[in-house]
Amino acid sequence: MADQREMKEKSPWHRPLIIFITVLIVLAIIALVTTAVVQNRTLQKYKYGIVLDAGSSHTAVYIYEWPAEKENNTGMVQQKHTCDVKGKGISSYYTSVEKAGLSLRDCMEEAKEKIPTWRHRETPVYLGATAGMRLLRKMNETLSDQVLSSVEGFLQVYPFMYQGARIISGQEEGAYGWITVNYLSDNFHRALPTIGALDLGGASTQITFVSRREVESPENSIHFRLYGNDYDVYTHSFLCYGKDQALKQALAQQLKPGDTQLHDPCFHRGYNQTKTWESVTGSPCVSAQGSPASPPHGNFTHLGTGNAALCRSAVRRLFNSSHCQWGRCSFNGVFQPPVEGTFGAFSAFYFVMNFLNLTSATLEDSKEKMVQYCSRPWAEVKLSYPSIKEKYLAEYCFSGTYILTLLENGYNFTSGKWSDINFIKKIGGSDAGWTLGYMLNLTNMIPAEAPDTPPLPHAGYVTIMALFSLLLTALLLLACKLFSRPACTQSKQII
Ligand SMILES: Nc1ccn([C@@H]2O[C@H](COP(=O)(O)OP(=O)(O)OP(=O)(O)O)[C@@H](O)[C@H]2O)c(=O)n1
Ligand SMILES: [Ca+2]
Repeated sequence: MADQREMKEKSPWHRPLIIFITVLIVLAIIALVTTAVVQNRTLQKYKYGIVLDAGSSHTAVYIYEWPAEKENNTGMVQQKHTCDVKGKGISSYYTSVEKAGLSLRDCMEEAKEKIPTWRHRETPVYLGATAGMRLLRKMNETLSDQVLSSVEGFLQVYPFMYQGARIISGQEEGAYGWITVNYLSDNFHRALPTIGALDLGGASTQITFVSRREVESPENSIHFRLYGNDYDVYTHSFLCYGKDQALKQALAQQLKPGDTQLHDPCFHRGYNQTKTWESVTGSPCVSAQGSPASPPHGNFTHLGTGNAALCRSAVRRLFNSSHCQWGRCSFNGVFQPPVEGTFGAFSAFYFVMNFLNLTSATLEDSKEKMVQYCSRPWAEVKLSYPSIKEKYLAEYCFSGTYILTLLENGYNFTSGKWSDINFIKKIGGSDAGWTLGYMLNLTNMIPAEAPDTPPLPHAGYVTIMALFSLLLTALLLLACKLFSRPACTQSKQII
């Protein structure tokens, strides 16, 4: 009995202090492990999504990534990679439709390499076609269906989760572009004022912004509820007012039946190219506007005269302001409230204004610079920019004039509002365009109501981890000191 009592007294487990320290150590370990597990449950595990932007002039493949299980946290989706498909847009393959699908091969192979193999099966792939396919559908719906079947058949062979190939509407194109720029700017989540979106493609152009005024025409009005906030958005897409189709319209307007030469103020002096009538009048944007009666075939010589003022008058004629059934219109009888807030202007708005060095210029300076630029002889321009594709280079006088006219006379951006337009390509590493908004919408990644916040802000997480680590170290040191006392050692030896 006496021996047992002695052993009890000498056993460290019967000292309250030691029991207390042990309990604390166990609790600290549990706290550390739990915090780390909760916070880092899925850290560094990414999910992926692929969107193909089948535009009128070309197709681009976008790969997006986001941390798995953080899908509803704002700002999480980022562009991981883009690939430009070689050649023209899918609508140009209407004469040999099987090539439309095959044209996507290189970029889809690249997507297979960029996305970890184990994620392939759950990676959604969407293809959205825009104005080029809208025009082809207008001309011949069977052909546009065949082109879509061709790309569909091709994409289905890949190990990804195919989600469909379709022609998106102009309204969707505008709305998703607006969602993209505001998502990337974090405006939804922080309930900040939104920015408008201006997209200029080859065949259509979109304007989308939040207006405090009533949107009188239902087809231009969209309502969104995002992260617990309501947005009434105005949007319009002008088919045939992308810069390539606008150029065709401008050429058709200047060409008279039977002409074999066209003296064009929107091209540089010395520019001389033989073009087919068909290349102009074959477009539904031109035939619809009443093309010259004769001859639909044969050639004409396109000669530049390089005169910005005359070019501007020719371009202005593309915008019809003679009728408006609403309170106010942009052009061609389309309702538009006055532009409001700041805007992001991307795709060809950016390519052209960036080339012309006009991204931060005033409207007046921009007009003045266009006068100088258009008057430069073609031979000199070619020498100055040897690395730029000649097709692009030849068109910048027209394109710059077209952009200034569209923004000023079409949408009514006055001199005072000009600085509200930001010509942008990317926001935080991701391209501005409709594709991200399209994917966010189809994967339900922007919830109507604000999602729960993470268990801890990052700073809180780091502080708690550091404090518990310090406590644990101190306790271990203390325990070590207590256990290694001679009394402890002796009692252990007795046991
Ligand atoms: N570095 C570049 C790239 C493109 N472009 C031109 O910019 C225009 C629009 O390009 P993009 O936005 O890619 O149009 P798409 O998406 O193909 O057309 P849409 O949206 O109308 O279907 C085209 O005329 C293209 O030739 C340009 O001038 N400079
Ligand atoms: Ca486009």
